[in-house]
Amino acid sequence: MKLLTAAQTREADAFTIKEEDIESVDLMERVAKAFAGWFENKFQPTQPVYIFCGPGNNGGDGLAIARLLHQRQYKVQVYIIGDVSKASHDFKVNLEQLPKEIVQHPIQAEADIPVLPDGACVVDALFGTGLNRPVTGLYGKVIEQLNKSNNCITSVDMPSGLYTDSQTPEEGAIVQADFIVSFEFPKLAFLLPQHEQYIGQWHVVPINLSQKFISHVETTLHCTTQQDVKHLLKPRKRFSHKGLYGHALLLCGGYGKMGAAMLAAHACLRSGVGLLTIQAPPVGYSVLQTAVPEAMTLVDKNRKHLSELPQGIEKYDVIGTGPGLGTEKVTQTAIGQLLATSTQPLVIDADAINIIASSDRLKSQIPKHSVIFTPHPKEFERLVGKAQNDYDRLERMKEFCHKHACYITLKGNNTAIGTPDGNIYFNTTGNSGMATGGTGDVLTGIITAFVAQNYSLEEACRLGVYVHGLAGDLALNTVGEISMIASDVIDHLPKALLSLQQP
Ligand SMILES: NC(=O)C1=CN([C@@H]2O[C@H](COP(=O)(O)OP(=O)(O)OC[C@H]3O[C@@H](n4cnc5c(N)ncnc54)[C@H](O)[C@@H]3O)[C@@H](O)[C@H]2O)[C@@H](O)CC1
Ligand SMILES: Nc1ncnc2c1ncn2[C@@H]1O[C@H](COP(=O)(O)OP(=O)(O)O)[C@@H](O)[C@H]1O
Ligand SMILES: [K+]
Repeated sequence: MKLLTAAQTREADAFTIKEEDIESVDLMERVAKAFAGWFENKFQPTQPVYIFCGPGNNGGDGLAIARLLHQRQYKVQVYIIGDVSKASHDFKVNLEQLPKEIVQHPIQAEADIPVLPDGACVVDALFGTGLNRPVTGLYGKVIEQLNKSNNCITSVDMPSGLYTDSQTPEEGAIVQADFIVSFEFPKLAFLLPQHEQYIGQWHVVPINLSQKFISHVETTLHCTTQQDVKHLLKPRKRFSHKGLYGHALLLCGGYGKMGAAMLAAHACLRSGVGLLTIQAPPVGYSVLQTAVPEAMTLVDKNRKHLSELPQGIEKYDVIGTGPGLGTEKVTQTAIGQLLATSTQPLVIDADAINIIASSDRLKSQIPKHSVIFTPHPKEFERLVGKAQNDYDRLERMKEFCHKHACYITLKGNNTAIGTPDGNIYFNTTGNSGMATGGTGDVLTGIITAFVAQNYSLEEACRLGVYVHGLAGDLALNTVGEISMIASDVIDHLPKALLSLQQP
């Protein structure tokens, strides 16, 4: 699914209005209906509803929502902030249509800001995508009061005060929304970790914007949904054999960290690889042979750490490395050789990232169009550099992916995948139960398996990250967030893949 900027959203609205030959206020009515439909499913008419409206079309939405909720038996009060005479055209039309039974309160001074009764639902319709400066003054005071109250806040389209697709200046007040109901598309701002306190649960409701516009509009930002990945998954052929699903090599594990190799190996096998070989130091030999009987094991000459590449390395279709490696000198040398000589795609995680990050020479040797890095935020910072904020971090990711013609999956909630051609795909699966040691090793194994099966590097990243998160989400039902461990994610990979294969 595409993610549109605020400007593109305006274009989509305008295009739809023209294409359907309707008035902008008709589209506002659709927005309000879509919101009211969501609201009715969430809140009882017994709960009083306080709607706070700003002077633009977001406020106009608020007024239309007030009318629709009133018709559906909710007890609605409307608070209008700002100069109504300067309000948008569609705001004024909806103000005229507001039933007399709905109490209207102008807020012209701080003293007019109401104290909200317990249990009241707040609808925040102060500002949406038209915000063009930080919110201060009386609007800022209203937002501060709403945030201080313990009432549940549902924002229309955006938490008011938050910029849609750029850094919000520090002085601006921002609504801390429990719920956000956004129209047709999510917004970039919802997906960034730095906005956690403003973004509760977000929901996207359709308003039938022009499909023609949506399919033609150009964007580098995307959100990966189930629909997007479902069609990527390739069925296995009836007369197929293991040779068709790739031979992966994992260079993982070291003294005290053989578990990382096991997790990556199990995940790789459960994700459909044809053949798997693991090279590990002798300390890991028996444990791997016992714990992962499906995999072949090669032994490094160094007793504790990776120090060499195996003979005949060309025969592997993909190499996954990093989990459990450590950063010993001998391992640094081996990773250097890998970058300099490999002819197949590489999936590079954990300590292998740390090794490359610490050497400009190694960075300059990253082979083009054949590497996927899977850093967590700290590893990302080592590799790409420190960023000022999440927007800056995405820009740096784009630059790095472009410069080295590589892929990066920046892990976290809504893992962001950067590609050499400047696209960013945000993931929509996964949960905080996965914030536990070893889940990243599982991801390395999954992505390695998809590359082995001849998915493009971009597909392997998107599919791998999605399936990994989906397995974590399915594990929630059996083990919950607190007890979840990396092995639970592996245990739920079969169900995750099966669910994607369902029509
Ligand atoms: N045709 C329509 O009427 C539609 C309306 N929609 C709604 O309209 C919203 C966008 O509407 P607008 O473009 O009118 O923008 P907003 O309602 O978000 O705000 C714009 C107004 O606020 C003022 N403003 C901006 N920043 C301010 C600040 N910091 N302090 C004080 N005033 C400030 C602007 O001068 C302008 O008057 C969307 O978020 C959505 O809620 C859309 O959902 C779809 C179609
Ligand atoms: N709060 C969260 N929401 C969604 N996914 C998460 C969350 N926390 C962690 N994850 C996922 O779990 C994995 C953790 O990887 P990583 O930090 O490398 O772990 P490790 O190094 O212990 O294997 C990543 O894929 C990340 O996206
Ligand atoms: K809003």
